[in-house]
Amino acid sequence: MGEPVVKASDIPTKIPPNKNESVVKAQIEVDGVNCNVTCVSMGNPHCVTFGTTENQNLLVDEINLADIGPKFEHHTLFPARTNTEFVQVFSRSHLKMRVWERGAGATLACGTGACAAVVAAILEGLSERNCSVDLPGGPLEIEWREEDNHVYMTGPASGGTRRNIQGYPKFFYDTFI
Ligand SMILES: N[C@@H](CCC[C@H](N)C(=O)O)C(=O)O
Repeated sequence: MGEPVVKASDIPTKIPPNKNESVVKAQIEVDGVNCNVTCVSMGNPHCVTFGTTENQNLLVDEINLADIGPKFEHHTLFPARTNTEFVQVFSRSHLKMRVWERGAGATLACGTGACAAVVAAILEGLSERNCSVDLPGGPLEIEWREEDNHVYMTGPASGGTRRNIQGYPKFFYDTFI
């Protein structure tokens, strides 16, 4: 997945940097709730939250993604909008995540999101550099390697929904879609 970008202005986010030039466990208000967030770009912007000031440990199954997701995505602190990962910590090597993707909504999996979640967990001191991430679509193994600063993702690939695209000939559809 390459190297994560943590410089706030490059992500981009307008949240004031609180650790060198990056945003790590910063407090922002979303829909009247004070959320702790860490921001990471994996080539696309991600806002990762592990909890609020009142409840430091999210129970991700209890989150109403369709309600809160758009409020993060369109928050004025994210000038290019943002993907948002809601993450529950089971241990220093095991996370569970649900994602609200910019422009797509709740999805079953997001590779860059899982990578951003692990980078954020490491920056917050919550996990080791090798970590399993459970997503609704299945688990991913993520490593943020110290030697080259790259993030590596390992996991299964499987087909999703097949949709017929009107106007494309059958050969094109069978071959490329
Ligand atoms: N919604 C993302 C782009 C999609 C990321 C992709 N699904 C992944 O698996 O990483 C964005 O707006 O950047």
